[in-house]
Amino acid sequence: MKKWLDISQPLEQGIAVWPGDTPFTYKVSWSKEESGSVNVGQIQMSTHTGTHIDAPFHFDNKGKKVIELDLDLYIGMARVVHLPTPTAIGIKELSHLDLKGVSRLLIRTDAWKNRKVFPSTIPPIEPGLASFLASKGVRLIGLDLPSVDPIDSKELLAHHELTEHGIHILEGLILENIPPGDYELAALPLPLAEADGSPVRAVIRKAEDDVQRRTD
Ligand SMILES: N[C@@H](CC(=O)c1ccccc1NC=O)C(=O)O
Ligand SMILES: [Zn+2]
Ligand SMILES: [Zn+2]
Repeated sequence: MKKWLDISQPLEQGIAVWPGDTPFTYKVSWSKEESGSVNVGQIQMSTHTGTHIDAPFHFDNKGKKVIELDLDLYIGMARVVHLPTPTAIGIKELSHLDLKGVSRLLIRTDAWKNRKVFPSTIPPIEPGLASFLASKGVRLIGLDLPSVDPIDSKELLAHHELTEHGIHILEGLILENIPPGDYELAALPLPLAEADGSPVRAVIRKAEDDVQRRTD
C-alpha cells in the first residue's frame, strides 16, 4: 500500500493569512506546572487559514454551514492536474484533459511561490468553468491557492458559480512535487456547527493504477 502524503500547510505562528484577518496563534493557556497535571492549549485562527474548505455560508447567508456538508465530498478518488503558472483557470486550460469519471479535481498551479507571504494576485477560476466541470461530474475542486476568485474580488463570482453547480471548494493545498494522476484523497472538515469554513488535514495516496478505477 502506498504511503499517505500530507498536502496541508502546517498551522504555525506566522502562517500567511488573508490581509487583515485574524493571525494564527497557539498557546498553552494552562501549563503542566499551573494545572499540576497537563498542558492545555488554545488556538485562535480564521476559518480561512491554510488548507481549508469553504462552506456556502461563507458567501451566502442562507448557505450550508460546515457541519451540514456531505462527508463523501472530502473522501475518495481525486485527480491531480498540473497547469504550470496559468494567468487564469478556464475551460481553455482544462479542455485538453479527459475528466471523465472525475468527481474530485485538484489543480496544481505552483502560482503561490512564497508561502510566507499572502499573494497579491492569483490565477482565478474563470466564469463558465463551473458549468463545464459540473457537466463532467466534478463535485469538489481543490487548488494550491488561497481563493478561487481574484484576491480583490468582492462579488466572489467563482465561489457563487461553483456552488450553484454543486461544486465544493478546497483551498490552500500544497501540491508542489505532486505528479499529476489519480489519488485517494481525505480532507475532512471539523464538525463545526456554525462555521463558514474549516481547516482540514488534506492527505493523498497514489491510486494503485490510474485507469479503470472506481471514481466515486
Ligand atoms: N473567499 C476567501 C476568503 C475571503 O474572501 C476573506 C477571508 C478572510 C478575510 C477577508 C476575506 N475577504 C474579504 O473581502 C476564501 O474563501 O478563502
Ligand atoms: Zn476560504
Ligand atoms: Zn474561498
